[in-house]
This record gives sequence, C-alpha cells and structure tokens, in this order.
Amino acid sequence: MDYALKVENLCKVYENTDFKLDNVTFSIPKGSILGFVGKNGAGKSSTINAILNIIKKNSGTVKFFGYDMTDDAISIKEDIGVVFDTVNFNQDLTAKNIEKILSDIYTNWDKDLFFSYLEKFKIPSDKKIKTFSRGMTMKFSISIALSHKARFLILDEATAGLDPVVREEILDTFLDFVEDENNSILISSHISSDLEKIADYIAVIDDGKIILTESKDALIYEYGIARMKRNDFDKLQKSEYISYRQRGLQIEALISDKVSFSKKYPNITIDVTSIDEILPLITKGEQIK
Ligand SMILES: Nc1ncnc2c1ncn2[C@@H]1O[C@H](COP(=O)(O)OP(=O)(O)OP(=O)(O)O)[C@@H](O)[C@H]1O
Repeated sequence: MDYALKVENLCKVYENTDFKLDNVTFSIPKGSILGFVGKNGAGKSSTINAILNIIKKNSGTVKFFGYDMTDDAISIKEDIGVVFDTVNFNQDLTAKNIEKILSDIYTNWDKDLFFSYLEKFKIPSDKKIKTFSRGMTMKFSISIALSHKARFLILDEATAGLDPVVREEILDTFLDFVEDENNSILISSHISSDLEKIADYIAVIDDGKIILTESKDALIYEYGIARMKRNDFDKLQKSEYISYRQRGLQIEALISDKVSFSKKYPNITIDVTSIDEILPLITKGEQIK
C-alpha cells in the first residue's frame, strides 16, 4: 500500500509535565482521510505539532510520501496544507493582500483557484480579515491550503465552533479533495459525527498513546457494544472483548466482530456503536471494581 504519511514510534517529552507522546505509530494510505480522536489533553495537538516539526520530537520517524520532513532533498512543506483553528496573518490585511504574499511564497500557488474558493465560500476579498466570522476564517484558511496544491491536509479542530451548514460545506470540500487519490487528510476533531461522515480510518489516542486504529467501516459495521449481566460477562474469554465498563447493573463490552460474537452468545444483546460510544469504553473511563 502507498502511504501519504507514516508515523513510527514518535516520542515527545515536555519539560515540567508528566505527559508524553509514547511511541505514537499510525499511517495514512494515499487517497484516504484519517480522523484523529481522543479526550481533551490526550495528545492530538502534540502529535500534529511533532509531525509538522512545530515542536521537536525526542525520537521516532515521520515520513510524508516516503520523505522525512527534515529531508532537505525535497520540499515536502509545499505539499502539506495546514489548517489550525486560528489564522496567523496581520488582521488588517485583506484576502487580496494575503493572496499577493502567498503567491510569492508558494511555487505551486494557483491564484484563480484561490479566488474561486473565496467565491464558493462567499468570502469577501477586499475586507480586512479581522472582520471575518470564525466560519469565514476557517474557510479562508482551507482555501489557502487547497490553493497551494497541497497533497496532504492537516486539520486540527478545524470544524470546531462552526454551525452544521458551514461544517457540511467544509466536509464536502474535503471529500472532493480526496477524490483525487493522490490527496490525503489527517483531521483531529471532537465532533465525532463529522468524522463518521468523512473518515476512512479512525485513530484513537489516550494519554499520549495510540490505543486503537481501525477502518471506520469496521468500527461502525463490525464492532459492537455487548450489554449483559455480570454472570454472563464472567463467561467471556478476555480475548473476546477489547474493553468493558460497568454501568449500573449492566456491563458493556466493546467487541470487534459482532457477527461471530452473537453466534456464540445468542442471548447477549449487541448494539451498533458509534465513535462517541467507543471512546469512553476504550479510554478506560470506568472499569469493573
Ligand atoms: N508546550 C507544552 N509544554 C508542556 N506541556 C504541554 C505543552 N503543550 C501541551 N502540553 C500538555 O500535553 C498534554 C496534551 O496536550 P494536547 O494539546 O496535545 O492534547 P489534545 O489532545 O490536543 O487536547 P485538546 O483536545 O484539549 O485540544 C496536555 O497535558 C498539555 O497540558
């Protein structure tokens, strides 16, 4: 398989804190979208910043299209479009002013494409960016990332705080982007429903460690949450569930193959699952005492 991004054993220790990125490993096949999820403080932004060399990693390798970000032989940076939840331009500039600056910076800058995105997103080109709403700012930022012909987009909480209509517009743009199978996306988000709409793969990080990487379809269609009483739970082999928690008198266990599980245990109820339900179950929120 051809990978757009391969992260292997990425480690980062911050001074004066116990938190560390602990051998973070995942990869994104070309033409696909990976949704990066985890609780607040789990390490999503740290991972993204270390991948982009914004913070210095302690060890591990990060390869975009087979090349190291620090490899001078190839200008990988132009191939990567980054969208954070803020825009780092002088707020008194207009989109037109910024376009001029960017056309000097990026060798593959496409002016017409940029203005066509502004038009599509209804972003005025002659108003100061400080007058933009949050949604406009995000759409502006995405227009920039797409107009320097990036092949890889990295988005950290890019849809946070946006209304559903704007979010859908942005998600559709991402889906259009990966229609070209040379293009790929890494997107972190707390809005699981957004990831369920667009992601091909989901990676879950908790306390600086990747605890699950799975195709979204498998999570939605093959995984399930089995709900049972304690005496039924005690009959299960440990290898038959991924994690579990007690809720009242019931035990919920996350299982990865609901078809074979239900064949073996026809009396145990299995519900379809969602990212929002899986997260608390696998991040060890609650365990049986
Ligand atoms: N520069 C830093 N120095 C020390 N600790 C840091 C630094 N940046 C982040 N941390 C710590 O690293 C941990 C992970 O933070 P990070 O921002 O990566 O998590 P996150 O998953 O992106 O969280 P959120 O969903 O809240 O944005 C937190 O405990 C945070 O306090």
